Amino acid sequence: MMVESIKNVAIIGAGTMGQGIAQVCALAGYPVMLYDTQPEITKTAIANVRKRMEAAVEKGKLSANLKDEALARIVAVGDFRQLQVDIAIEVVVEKLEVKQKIVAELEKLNAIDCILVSNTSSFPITQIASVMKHKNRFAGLHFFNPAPVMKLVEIIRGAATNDHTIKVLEAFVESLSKISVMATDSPGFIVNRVARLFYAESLKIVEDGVSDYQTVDRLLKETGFKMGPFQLMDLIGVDTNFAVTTSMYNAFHQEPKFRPSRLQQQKVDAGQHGRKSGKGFYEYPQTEQ
Ligand SMILES: NC(=O)c1ccc[n+]([C@@H]2O[C@H](COP(=O)([O-])OP(=O)(O)OC[C@H]3O[C@@H](n4cnc5c(N)ncnc54)[C@H](O)[C@@H]3O)[C@@H](O)[C@H]2O)c1
Repeated sequence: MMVESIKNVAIIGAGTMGQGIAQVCALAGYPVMLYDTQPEITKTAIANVRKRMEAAVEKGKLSANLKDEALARIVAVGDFRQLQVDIAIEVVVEKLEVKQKIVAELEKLNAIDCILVSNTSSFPITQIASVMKHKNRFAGLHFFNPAPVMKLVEIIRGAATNDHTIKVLEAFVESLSKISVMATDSPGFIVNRVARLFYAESLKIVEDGVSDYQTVDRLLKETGFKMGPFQLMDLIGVDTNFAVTTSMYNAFHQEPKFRPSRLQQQKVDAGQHGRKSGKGFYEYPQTEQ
């Protein structure tokens, strides 16, 4: 059931996660405004959502009617000033100053009761909110990739977040047919803190010449993981994964276990960002992106 106080949703950033979250919200019945600084990305995002929903219809997992209704709820917005809503979800690149700028602008644009959240993977929620006037209506709402598939959502309470905001977010997550877990405001929260070591040690194994990445992926899949670490980095976005590791390394005062990998840095510099760029550790024909 939809949350009564939420009549509409704005999603800022239409990349890997923004488009998935837009799909989830639209399917739950919420009108969604989707915004990105690059309008062609918003267009591609909506086309991707359409493709995914059509595939679900073909598999008998979604009715054609529900697909059409959900797609009609997602509107591409080219003007930031139009983003006046009940809940705004920031899903842009993992850069603190970019997130803070957006949050501050959203606050100016919206009514006092608009809830603002960030899908950040690593930055402290309290730090993002430090630029806000009314910090109590800000929290972390951390979806996992792919958002339409993954059930878990971490809700992160900043030092200033109030009970009302948390309550609304819990109900909102439930209305999206997801399961929320409360996390305290610590770098990487719960899942990313654990997952960092999965990526770091796998990258180190390859850097040390112990094995190649294909073998590491194959072995870990054989032992029960759904995806190998390199396949997962390609799905997440090698650039995003690297930014999250760097942010956590700094947040934990250069804790060696979180040290970013040179191999991953090289991939980022080469523009090999994974599925979204057509090549990461593996290659992806256009249709699979
Ligand atoms: N990729 C994942 O698996 C994953 C999972 C959970 C959380 N996250 C988090 O979600 C956020 C987005 O990650 P992503 O993987 O979707 O990144 P992405 O690179 O796929 O997309 C980011 C989008 O933000 C847009 N953007 C940049 N600056 C902007 C601005 N000022 N205003 C509006 N749009 C802007 C870019 O054009 C791009 O389309 C990050 O904070 C990341 O840590 C990512």
